[in-house]
Amino acid sequence: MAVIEVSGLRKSYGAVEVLRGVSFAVERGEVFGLLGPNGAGKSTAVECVEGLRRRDGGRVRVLGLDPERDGAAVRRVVGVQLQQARLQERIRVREALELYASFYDDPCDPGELLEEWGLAGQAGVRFGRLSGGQQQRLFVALALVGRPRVVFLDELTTGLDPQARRAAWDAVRRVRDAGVTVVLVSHAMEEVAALCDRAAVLHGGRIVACGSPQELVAGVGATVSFRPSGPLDEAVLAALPGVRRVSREGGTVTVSGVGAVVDEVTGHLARLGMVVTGLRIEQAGLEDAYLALVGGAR
Ligand SMILES: Nc1ncnc2c1ncn2[C@@H]1O[C@H](COP(=O)(O)OP(=O)(O)OP(=O)(O)O)[C@@H](O)[C@H]1O
Repeated sequence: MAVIEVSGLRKSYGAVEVLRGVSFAVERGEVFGLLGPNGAGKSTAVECVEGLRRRDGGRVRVLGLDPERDGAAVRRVVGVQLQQARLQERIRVREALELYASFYDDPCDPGELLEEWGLAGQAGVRFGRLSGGQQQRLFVALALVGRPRVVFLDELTTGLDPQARRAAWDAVRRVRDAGVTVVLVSHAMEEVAALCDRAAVLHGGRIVACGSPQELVAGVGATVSFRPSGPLDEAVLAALPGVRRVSREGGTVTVSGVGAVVDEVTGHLARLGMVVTGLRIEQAGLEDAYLALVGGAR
């Protein structure tokens, strides 16, 4: 069941149309990534879904509710970690969590959240004295305190050290395993590859690709090169599914293509009983896929 349904979402700021018909759906219990260049409109789209911003057109539903019409009901089931947020400088970490917990009928235990997000040692520290990474983790904990069914995390691990980043990923997986749907706005491809079940790329006001990290990468391709031990018909290689190009330089054959091209080529060689040396496989990564989609250099 789709927990979030967005179709034909439009939003302009003055004369600038930022969202020009954005459509995607997020299924229950998945971690869904939203990617795109700076200024692509990711925060704008997410804020329209959260009910924090009014859309100009299109349809948005969160658990069947319209965030504009049913704002209060949506806020009860949604948790939001904003990219740039502030709290009162003097409020202590535990007080902030307890305050937010008091807004809900059945909140999480603040102590457990402090442990989960590595803040137990800062429980008595004032917000203004926290490091950037500690503030970041506190905002995630605050987004989760009301036991949301959908949580939006905007640049979850920006500014976190590698250890805290891994801990945050594990914590997000536990949130997902508890049945919560997670929307993750991110520029960190490693994070998207590690955490997201599916991701959408927003560019030019529209979703230009949507799929699992593997599916996004499959569209970009891979290169297999090797030295065959005997004669090899290049035309047969060129006709394999997904193969785009076959070239030979000296004794080395290079095959590039998309989809399952690596499996196709190695399977073909195995069927021929062909022994090869110097086998090299270069698989495109999610960052290559992303850059190909948004027009960056590879
Ligand atoms: N309140 C606003 N008034 C006018 N323009 C705005 C407003 N909010 C955002 N914009 C503009 O809309 C565009 C999309 O901004 P948005 O913050 O949604 O992008 P983003 O994809 O989240 O970017 P980033 O990756 O840098 O966080 C930008 O050009 C931004 O300057």
